[in-house]
Amino acid sequence: QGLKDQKHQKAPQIPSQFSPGERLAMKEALKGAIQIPTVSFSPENLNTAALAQFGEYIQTVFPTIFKTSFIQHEVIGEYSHLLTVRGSDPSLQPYMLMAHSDVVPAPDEGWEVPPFSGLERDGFIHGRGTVDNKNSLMAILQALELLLNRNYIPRRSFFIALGHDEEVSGHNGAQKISALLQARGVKLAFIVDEGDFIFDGFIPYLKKPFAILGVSEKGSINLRLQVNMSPGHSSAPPKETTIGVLAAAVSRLERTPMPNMFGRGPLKMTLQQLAHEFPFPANIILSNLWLFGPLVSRYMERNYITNALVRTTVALTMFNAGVKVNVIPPVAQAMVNFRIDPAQTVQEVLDLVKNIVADDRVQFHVLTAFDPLPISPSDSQALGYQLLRQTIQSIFPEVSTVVPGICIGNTDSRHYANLTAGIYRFNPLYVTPQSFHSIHGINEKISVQAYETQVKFLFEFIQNADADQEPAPHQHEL
Ligand SMILES: CC/C=C\C/C=C\C/C=C\C/C=C\C/C=C\C/C=C\CCC(=O)O
Ligand SMILES: N[C@@H](Cc1ccccc1)C(=O)O
Ligand SMILES: [Zn+2]
Ligand SMILES: [Zn+2]
Repeated sequence: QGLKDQKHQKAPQIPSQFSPGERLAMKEALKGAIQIPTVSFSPENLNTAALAQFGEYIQTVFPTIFKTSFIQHEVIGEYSHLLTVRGSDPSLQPYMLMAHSDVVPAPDEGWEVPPFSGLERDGFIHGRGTVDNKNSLMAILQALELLLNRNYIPRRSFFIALGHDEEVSGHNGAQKISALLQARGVKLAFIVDEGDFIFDGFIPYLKKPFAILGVSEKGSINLRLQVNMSPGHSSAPPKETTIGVLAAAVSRLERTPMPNMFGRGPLKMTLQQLAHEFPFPANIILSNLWLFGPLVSRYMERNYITNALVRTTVALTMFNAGVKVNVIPPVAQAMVNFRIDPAQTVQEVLDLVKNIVADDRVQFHVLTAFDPLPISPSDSQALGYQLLRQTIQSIFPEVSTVVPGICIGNTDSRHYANLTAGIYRFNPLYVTPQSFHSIHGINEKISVQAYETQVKFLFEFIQNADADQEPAPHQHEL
């Protein structure tokens, strides 16, 4: 359904049905992956022993992949993995599937079950990485392993790139893999990475779930603010201290939101394409943003997830000062994390920040920064987008709408922007407001059924990607 009737195009040939033994093995494989604490604390501090163990683990649980003659396995940056799956038709441009093996830290406090236990309870597998992002990593490999066991040979070549330092920038993993592929002259038809989801229960008026395919991701700045003053005795304090000056500066930043950029870019596409799903009068309002834009934009500002979709966000994340209770502190430092709206640039945001702080005693130091990512195509000719849409409609028939949108988090895929214009950030997984907060939070978990569905999704997606070219535009059934 949806594919042009061309000679080489075909629906998935191998049905995505798994035996009870395969289903048991796939959930056990995920649990084992969760139990390896591949934590990234900082770019200098990764659990390298766990990362090494993880590399061995995937080779043990997916033996067919690693002994297949048309698959090449390379270890990059010590702990990242690149698989090159050679298809039978070299005339088709290859694509790439991505995931990462590292996770953010998870102290035991607040969890229902220990975060690295991988315990199954009430149909859920619990633990850090079950949603971000060992689910994707294991599901990609699991789907390929099952396909190979059914003697599948792809027509279209593809890469699987598994980064090990995504949570701390991806400089040793994704960035090195990207450089290697560029040196080999590789160009990709498209990339699929983590990012957006199938959203359920995020919009009060919208009862039906909808899928967002992330066609862009926000930029980022990590900015250090610093104030220096001469130290002295606390019994005769100056009128202002480093702490007071810096606190006032960061407070101004927190209280002064960056401009609302509503009406531009991928968010406009999201709302326009989602409009018909809403009941009256929201459908009319969203179909006429030229008139109702200001209303919708103010509405979105009220909730802090949708607020992140309309503007550059400012998060005060670290604050340090003081050496002793009776010493006037010589230096105060704060770290601020900005996530830049696709309609702004690093430079524009820095200029705004300097105007808001408006105090020469505050020094700025940009630690890391990058602009928002270009917008990937989502038209009827966009192969990656259409293959994702087609596979979503097959695996999740109850999801009536698939729309392009922004990814508010950053992903490793940004390191590959030199290899393709088509980067799609999507996890074939439902999220609710509650499960959304478990990402980098507590009680991260995935249902066994949702994980099996993710494997099924990839099992079909890989086969769908063997199609020649662009699937036909989607006709919505009314
Ligand atoms: C009009 C649309 C209204 C509502 C949309 C619903 C929800 C909000 C949209 C986007 C938020 C979704 C996902 C981004 C959050 C994090 C995951 C992204 C990247 C993960 C990177 C990582 O930390 O490893
Ligand atoms: N992916 C993580 C970590 C990260 C942040 C910023 C840049 C690169 C990676 C995030 O979005 O928070
Ligand atoms: Zn993360
Ligand atoms: Zn992630």
